[in-house]
Amino acid sequence: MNSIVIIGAGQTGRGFLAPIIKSNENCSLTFIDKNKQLIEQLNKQKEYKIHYYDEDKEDQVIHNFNAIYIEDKEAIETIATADLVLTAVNGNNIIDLVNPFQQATAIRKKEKLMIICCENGVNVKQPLVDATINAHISEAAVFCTTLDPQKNDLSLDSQFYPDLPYDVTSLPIQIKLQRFHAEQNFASLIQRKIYTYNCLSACISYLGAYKGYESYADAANDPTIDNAMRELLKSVNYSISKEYNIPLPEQETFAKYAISKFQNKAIVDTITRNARNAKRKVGSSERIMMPIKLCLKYQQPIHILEVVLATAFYYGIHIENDSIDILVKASEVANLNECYSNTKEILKALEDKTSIEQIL
Ligand SMILES: NC(=O)c1ccc[n+]([C@@H]2O[C@H](COP(=O)([O-])OP(=O)(O)OC[C@H]3O[C@@H](n4cnc5c(N)ncnc54)[C@H](O)[C@@H]3O)[C@@H](O)[C@H]2O)c1
Ligand SMILES: O=P(O)(O)OC[C@@H](O)[C@@H](O)[C@H](O)[C@H](O)CO
Repeated sequence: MNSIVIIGAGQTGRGFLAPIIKSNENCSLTFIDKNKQLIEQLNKQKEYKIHYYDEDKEDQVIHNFNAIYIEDKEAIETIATADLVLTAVNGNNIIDLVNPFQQATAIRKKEKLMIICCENGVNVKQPLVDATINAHISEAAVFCTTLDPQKNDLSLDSQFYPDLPYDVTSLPIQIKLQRFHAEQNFASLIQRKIYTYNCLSACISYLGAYKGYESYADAANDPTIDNAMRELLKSVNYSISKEYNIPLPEQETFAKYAISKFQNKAIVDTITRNARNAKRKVGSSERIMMPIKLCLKYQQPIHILEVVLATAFYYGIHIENDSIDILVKASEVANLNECYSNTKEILKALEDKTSIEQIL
């Protein structure tokens, strides 16, 4: 396995996936992206630096790669001859890869292509599966936070996260690459990840945005938000442990890692990055609605999750200019009578500028 393509040369593609590929000898690495300027800069600079938050991990320079603009013919040819393609484009953009993958697989002469979608979300590969792309299509879970410090030199700041757990059951063979971790029960892992890590991230970012924070770690350390997260976790941890048959202490430890990472002030993350695309995040199989449904199933309180949902609606309306109808439709919360009326009440209180402390 030596010809690896990463589609999406953003924070995760460049800062988390590329070093994993580079930890393997004899692998060639090609970035493909729709951002032409980014591709030009990668080709011009020929290298970039990753700074790790972890003090004992030295900065790493990534070099010796190709970079191709997705609209270039060469992009299709490169995908067609790749041994493995990883995506890190954001789950809602996977649909845009249907066309390039169709073109590439149509001219491919080797055995079926293997694709691993490295995106946040449950069933993110579905648009490719629905389009019957002639490839083995799998998914991976990204636990690593990687951020662009906006220095305009392609450098990134990142956690050091050792491995990439991927769904081995969707592939014909195990990936024989360092730091690729074959997961037999990927569905359970990614669901727990999205409903724990990303649920907490939604709590921090939407409550934080309403309270006027810009710094994600500052919001995560706000006493009211800290309490809200811990209260939310009592219901969510219990429900997840029941649903996925995981011992409660194991799930609690999993969630504690998330809180301690999000409260780490050395990781300079923003509310904007975490809150972006509220319409996707309030989706019915996403980080707020699924925990609500699980808590209802296991008869756990959902008040904090309703507040998170209402603040996410508020963010969608006021920051991203979405209409409430579109947000409610995406969430399908109208199917949950009591939760829907509670959320509407909370949203009204938010519109009246009531404080989060009063609402909670
Ligand atoms: N950054 C993180 O800390 C982090 C952590 C966990 C998971 N993730 C997940 O990783 C994925 C990527 O996130 P990111 O933070 O790197 O985003 P990003 O915005 O930094 O990078 C995405 C890149 O994909 C490119 N892209 C988008 N659509 C494309 C298309 N159709 N064809 C080619 N290129 C396309 C964009 O131009 C951009 O360069 C997301 O699914 C995100 O949820 C990110
Ligand atoms: O990447 P998104 O937009 O799906 O979600 C934003 C954050 O929740 C997410 O990037 C987390 O920080 C990451 O998944 C680490 O848990």
